[in-house]
This record gives sequence, C-alpha cells and structure tokens, in this order.
Amino acid sequence: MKGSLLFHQALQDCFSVLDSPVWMDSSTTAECRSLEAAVGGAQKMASLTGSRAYERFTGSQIAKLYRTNPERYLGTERVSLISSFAASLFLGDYAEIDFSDGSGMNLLDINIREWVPTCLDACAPGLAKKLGNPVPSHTILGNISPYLVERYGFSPNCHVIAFTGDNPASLAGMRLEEGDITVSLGTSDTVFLWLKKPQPALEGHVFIHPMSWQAYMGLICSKNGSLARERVCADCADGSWEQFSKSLKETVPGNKGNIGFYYFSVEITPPAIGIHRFNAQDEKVSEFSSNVEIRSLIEGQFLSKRIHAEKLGYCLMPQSRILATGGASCNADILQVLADVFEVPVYTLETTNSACLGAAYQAKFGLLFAEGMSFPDVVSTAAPHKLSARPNPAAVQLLCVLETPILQLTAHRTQCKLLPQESQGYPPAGR
Ligand SMILES: Nc1ncnc2c1ncn2[C@@H]1O[C@H](COP(=O)(O)OP(=O)(O)O)[C@@H](O)[C@H]1O
Ligand SMILES: O=C(CO)[C@@H](O)[C@H](O)COP(=O)(O)O
Repeated sequence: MKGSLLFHQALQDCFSVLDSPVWMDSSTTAECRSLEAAVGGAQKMASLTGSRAYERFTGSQIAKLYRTNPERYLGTERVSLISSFAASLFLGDYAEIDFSDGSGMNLLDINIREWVPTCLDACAPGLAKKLGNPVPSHTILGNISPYLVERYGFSPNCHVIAFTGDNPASLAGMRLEEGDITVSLGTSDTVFLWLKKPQPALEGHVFIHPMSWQAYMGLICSKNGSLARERVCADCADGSWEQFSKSLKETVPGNKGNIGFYYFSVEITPPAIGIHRFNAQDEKVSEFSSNVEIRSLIEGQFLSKRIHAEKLGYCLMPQSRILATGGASCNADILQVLADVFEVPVYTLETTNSACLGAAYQAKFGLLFAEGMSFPDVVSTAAPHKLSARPNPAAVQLLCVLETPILQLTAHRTQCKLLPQESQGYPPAGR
C-alpha cells in the first residue's frame, strides 16, 4: 500500500461486497435450517460449534451470499470477520481469525478448535481456503505494516496480536473470574459467563474463552436492550434518563405483580416479538401507567437474562458478582434492579468501554504469554472494580412473584411471535 494514500483511498476497490449485514440481521432463517440439517440437527450444531444456527452468524450469512450472488462469492479471495479485518489493516496482510470471535460463526468446532468441514461445505464451495486457519486469541500475527510505520511513525518492531470480537474483548476488559457474570448494557444487552465445561444448548452461545485455554465463555445476546429502553424512555419519560430513573425510584421492586416483555424487533434469546404485559393476576393487559411500564421493562429484561443464564450453566456462588458495563451501566437505578433480580452485588469499572480496555489487555497478554505470564498476572495492577449496587433482601422477596409470567412467555413464544407490534402502544422505530 502506498504511504501517500489514506486507508479508505487505498482500499476502496478491494471489497467484493460493499454493504455487509450487521449483527441485527435476521434474514437467513432458511440458510440456518439447512446448515442444521447438514450436521444432523440444531442440538448437534450447538454441540459442535457452541450455538444452534443463528441468522446473524457468519456461516448462514456466507451461505446466503453464495445463494443470492454466487459470482461475488466465487470472486472473493478472503472472508474476514470485522475483528480479523481490522487486524489485517495493521498487519498489512490477511490476519487469521481468533478462536474466540471465530466461535460466533457456526463454522468452528469449539471442542477441537478446527473448522467443521460439513459446515463449510454446507455454506459454500472452497470456503476453508477463504477463511484461513483459526488461531488462539493471544497469537502474535507478525510485525506492523510498513505503511503504518511510514505514515504514522509506528515502531517497525511493533507486534500485531490477533484481534477478537467485542464480547470476548469485553470479558477480558471486565477481568471476569469464575463465578462472576458480566452484563453489558450497550446497544445490545449481552450477558457473559465463565464456563468450565461447555454445555451448548438451543438458546444462547458457548464461545472459546479468549484468555484461558481450558475455559469457555457463555454468551446471551438481546437485540432489544438499550434500543428498547430508549423507546420506552422516549414514550414514558420524555426521553430523559433522569425522569426514567425517577420512575424506578417511585415504584416498588416486583412492580406489585405487573411485568412486561418488550421485543420491538425479533429477539435473539428468546426468539419472540411483540410487547407482552401481565398484571398481578397473570392476565395479559394492553397498557400500564408510565411508571409501571418503566419498571416492568427493566425487571422483565433482567429476569429474562437470569433465567437464560441459568439455563446455560450459571449458578450463584457465595462469591458471585455481576460486573456491569456498557452505556446504561452509568445508571445507578438500573443497576439496583440488576442487583435485586440476580441477588448479587453489582460492580462497575471507571470506564463503561470495557471492550476497548479488554482489547488492550489482550494485546499485552499476547506479548507476555511467550514469557509465561498468565492473564491474571497481566491485569494484576488494574484498578479494583467499584461496588455500585447491593441486592436489597426485601426487593429480592418481592421479585419472586414475577417468575411465573416470564416462564409462561418462554413456553408460549410461538404464540408471541404472532402478536402484531403495531397495536401495542408504540409507534414503529424511527417514527
Ligand atoms: N443514563 C443512562 N441510562 C440508561 N441508558 C443510557 C444512559 N446513558 C446512555 N445510555 C444508553 O447507552 C447506550 C450506548 O451504550 P454503548 O455501550 O456506548 O453502545 P455500544 O454497545 O454500541 O458500544 C445508548 O443506546 C443509550 O441508550
Ligand atoms: O451480536 C452480538 C453478539 O453476538 C452483539 O453483541 C454485537 O457484537 C453488537 O453489540 P453492540 O456493541 O452493538 O451492543
């Protein structure tokens, strides 16, 4: 690459697809079912790759590209994840995909850490060559590209370590320990767990751990996280987070038995859509007052996370903590509900941007791994987590009444899928 050109000028003609779908895409259901059929069913797919086939994962997205535009696919030299593509920019060459982000593709066997030939063949021909070889997340890929040395003055001795995804990086940034759970309240809501023994299920994901060779990372991702909170905040609190917090303070834990589930777009886990409100008698109702709506949204979101985390192998231990991160983790009233629902204290870091911090830790770990350093050694001088909310025993008692409706919702999600969104009090997104 010429040092006189900027990245976007030098690279403008190198992409075979100009508009790549993002993680919220759910257009590949047909490809998912056919991938699962190829390996012997959804549970077999989960046992091999950590997840049943998911629409946003790379395997089904590649299969769709090959089906809809085979010339584009066949003319593509390399398929990268966003993470390995970003590493390629620093390396000046194709960077390998790391095991941890590679676990979100439905293509990598999380047990033996190799591509699954049946999955590759079921997506598109010649895929192994286009993907390269997956590597441990701490791998030193090589030295920084001469372009960056020349243009920005990097030292030519600077090493490039494999890049990983936002979720594994966030797990590293939060310095998650066994028994802890990280709840990231970013655009999406995600829950990460430290798993000793992978038990991939039909809901949620198991990823190879980015920092520990023996461990795995459980992941549950919700599309209707901050985006749903923003819509309810706009409608019930004039778009003010202060007003939103005031409503949480003015209502009681358990919401006097009222609860709601707010899936403005098709949710990932559980795969439901629509807005579902239940009153204290477990009857479906069409509206709540603004204050009740706000508490029912937050309690419903966190109860759902707890139930799905438990299904994926999370169990409370005496030392368990929630480590909260992401944009909404600056809201103390939201964190209080989180502590009450999970019955554990909630800790935060000074920064809500744990993915960036974790990427820096990962790079340091990659450099020092060869010298025998462990990840805890690498982060031993980091500032301690800050206690941000303690569970209130009275609140925990009150919240128990809410478990029935959420279990009902999980059981009846097929019915939920059929419910129209328009009639439930909210305008469509963007209006
Ligand atoms: N005080 C607040 N209370 C609740 N949510 C908030 C608050 N401040 C910011 N947010 C939410 O944080 C989200 C952004 O989180 P962030 O972690 O930066 O996003 P991303 O996951 O895209 O990196 C916004 O969508 C916003 O709704
Ligand atoms: O798809 C997932 C996890 O698999 C999401 O976590 C995305 O990685 C995007 O997260 P945000 O930063 O937009 O919240």
